[in-house]
Amino acid sequence: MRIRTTLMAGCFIFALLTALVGYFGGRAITKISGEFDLAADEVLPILKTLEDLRFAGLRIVSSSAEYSLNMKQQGNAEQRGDEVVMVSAGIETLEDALARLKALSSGFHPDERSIMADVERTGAMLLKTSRVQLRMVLAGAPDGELRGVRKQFEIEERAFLAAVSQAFAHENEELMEAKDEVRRAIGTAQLTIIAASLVAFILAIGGGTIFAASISRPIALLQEGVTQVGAGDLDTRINVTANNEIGSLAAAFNRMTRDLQLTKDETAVAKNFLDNVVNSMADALVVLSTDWKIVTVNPALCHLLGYDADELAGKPFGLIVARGAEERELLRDMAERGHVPDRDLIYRAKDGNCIPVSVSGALMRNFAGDIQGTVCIAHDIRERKRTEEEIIQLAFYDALTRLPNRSLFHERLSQALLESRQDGGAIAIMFLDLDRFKDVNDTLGHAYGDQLLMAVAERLRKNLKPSHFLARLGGDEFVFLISGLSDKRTAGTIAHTVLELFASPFEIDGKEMFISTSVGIALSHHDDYDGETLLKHADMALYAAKEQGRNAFRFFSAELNQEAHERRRLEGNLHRALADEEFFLEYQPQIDLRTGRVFSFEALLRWQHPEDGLIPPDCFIPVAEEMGVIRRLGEWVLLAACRQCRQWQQPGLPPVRVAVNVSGHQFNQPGFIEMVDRVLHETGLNPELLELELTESALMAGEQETIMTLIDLKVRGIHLAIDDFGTGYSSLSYLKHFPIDRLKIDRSFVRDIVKDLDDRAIVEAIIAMAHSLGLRVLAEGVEHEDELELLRERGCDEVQGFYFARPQLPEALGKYLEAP
Ligand SMILES: Nc1nc2c(ncn2[C@@H]2O[C@H](COP(=O)(O)O[C@H]3[C@@H](O)[C@H](n4cnc5c(=O)[nH]c(N)nc54)O[C@@H]3COP(=O)(O)O)[C@@H](O)[C@H]2O)c(=O)[nH]1
Repeated sequence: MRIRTTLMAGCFIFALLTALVGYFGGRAITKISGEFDLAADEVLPILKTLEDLRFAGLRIVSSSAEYSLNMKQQGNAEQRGDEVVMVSAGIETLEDALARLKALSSGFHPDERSIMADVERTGAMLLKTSRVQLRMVLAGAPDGELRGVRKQFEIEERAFLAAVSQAFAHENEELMEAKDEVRRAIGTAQLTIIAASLVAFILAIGGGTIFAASISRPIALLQEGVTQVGAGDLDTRINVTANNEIGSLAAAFNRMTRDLQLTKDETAVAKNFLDNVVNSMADALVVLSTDWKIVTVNPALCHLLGYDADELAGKPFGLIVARGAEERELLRDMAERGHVPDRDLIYRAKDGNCIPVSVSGALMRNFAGDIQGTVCIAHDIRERKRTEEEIIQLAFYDALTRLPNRSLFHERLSQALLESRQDGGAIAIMFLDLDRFKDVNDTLGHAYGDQLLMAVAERLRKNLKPSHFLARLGGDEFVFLISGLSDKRTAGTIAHTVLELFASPFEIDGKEMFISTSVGIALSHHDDYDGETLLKHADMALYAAKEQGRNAFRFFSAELNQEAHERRRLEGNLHRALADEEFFLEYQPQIDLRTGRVFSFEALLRWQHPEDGLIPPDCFIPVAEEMGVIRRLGEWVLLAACRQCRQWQQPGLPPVRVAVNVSGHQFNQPGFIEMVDRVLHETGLNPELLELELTESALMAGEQETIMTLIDLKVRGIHLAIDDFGTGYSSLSYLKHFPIDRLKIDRSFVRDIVKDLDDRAIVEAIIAMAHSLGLRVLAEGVEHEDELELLRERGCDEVQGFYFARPQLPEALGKYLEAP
């Protein structure tokens, strides 16, 4: 039962008991009152009436006695008159009292009735006698008569008073009884009230005690339970089954402790989970106090830095951070923003090693929002840093030589130009290009070429001054950026030093290798050019140095600029020239020394410029090669030459061939064979009447593909010749791999063959070796008879040169086509 209900029930019972006490008390009082009323309403009126009767009787007696006495003593009449009035009044009172007694007679008890009847009867007799006596007095009756009446009156008087006295005695007795009755009623009432009060008291005390006990015990249990829970014992349960608020409270308490236990269990599970995560996570975790001291760390951090957790606890965070400034910045940002995501930092390991990490930190707050500390999670980024280094290396450094590459060079150049504009100093760009490096590559292979480049880079790097920045732009191109130059001569001195660095041989694969370089220099004073322009100027100067004969340096100048301008103009004109048919061919006869007959004509390209006149092929073919126009131009030459050769073929005359120069750029282009097929098909020329002249360098570009292309041409019946032989590497060993027919000895050897014994020896060697390989030998540039004779003596098979004929238009060649 609920406490409120219990309390109300208790109050009700208490009220009931009180009411009972009141009821019984009331009943007792009612009874007392009844007894009292009995005395008051029954006995007292009777007593009063009896009193009045006695008084009236006595009054009548005393007045009549006075009257008689007056009469006897002859008293005055006035006094007797008073006595008569008195008697009259007494009679009236007696009558009245008797009447009232009669009125009361209905309430008389049986034992009372006879007594009262005596009183009435004696009173009536006294009244009658008194009236007789009064009438006789008033009538002046004689004394004798009066005496007789008087006697009767006295008898009756005594009888009346006796009856009244008896009645008095009776009524007094009645009154005493009533009094006793009241006393008894009061005693009973007192006992009843005491008893009821006692019962109420006992019930109230007992009920209150039981009720108090029913409340205080569970409350004590609750109090004890709360104390136990406060001490952390969440298994505490209170065994209170009362069906009231305390029972509900106990049940709620038990639910609460169970829920708390569950929550505690869940928290323990969560903590365990968190501990596992923290302990097994790969990232290094450190928890810091509000004053940035290390509170705890995870195993990954210990593993990363080589500390035991105990060694770090309580130590400042700065112990494991390599750079104090970075640490302060991190902590400041953390304090200001509450968190710091992915901040690169350097941790210091116990052995002093620096470990790059990416740190994410966050302040830890309690539910009230107060800062409790900081947690920092660090990810080891050594691998990332290595990758970044590699990316930087790849992006800004040349993979082969490890020198800065073109991108980094441009960045440094822009920076240097900016600084030079600010401080007024000059900078120089020194562009290096190895001389004939392509030939090294072509003859000795790219792997060898790479080693040479590495050796060159190493030598240049070793001799680098702090103000020099060296980069490899690609291929065999290197560039120096020199800052803070005082004057042009200094740049010249540096360039000279660089050239001297190439004076001693490079050792590749245990063998010595000589190579020179050419250098182009462009200077910038704070006023002029941007980086691109400077580099272009240096390139032009380099080009000029190469033109000059290599192993030299040249400064950029206005003249060079003019030349470059001319070159650009040429480039522009080349496109147009092909469309406007400004090209034409001349043919130079080739003579078989054994027969003395012209067996072939070499087609030589000419450009008739509308303004500049005749431009020699040496001037525009390299430009056409660089521009890529050579492909179209070469196809045009082949088509025109084949078409011409087709026309030369006359029935009855021996067939005559045409020799066409093929640029290496053109030969190594995909689709070359198809182009030749197309031309032969279009012109209808017998492939055996076509000879293609290729330079050594063109054949060296891609050995295997070259051989395949040569075989493809050869199987068609096309003749193949190596042009300008002796100017390249002249490696006769590779010739045996190529299906070639003819070697053309460069005219530079022929020119001095008479005077220069070396050249003569070279020519002899070429002829002998070519013959040993089954090749025919043609000597170019024969201008004089003694040259011809010498060549003939040395066994040269064929010749070509001004001695016989200059290159001519086809119309002028008729005589060479006639029958002998
Ligand atoms: N890829 C192509 N190259 C071509 C083509 N046409 C010509 N060329 C090459 O241009 C170079 C210069 O040629 P050119 O100015 O025509 O000179 C040729 C002859 O005129 C010259 N020659 C011939 N005999 C003599 C001589 O007795 N003395 C002398 N000083 N010069 C002489 O030699 C050039 C022919 O040389 P070569 O080709 O090596 O036989 C030149 O390298 C041409 O190859 C073309 O269409 N495509």
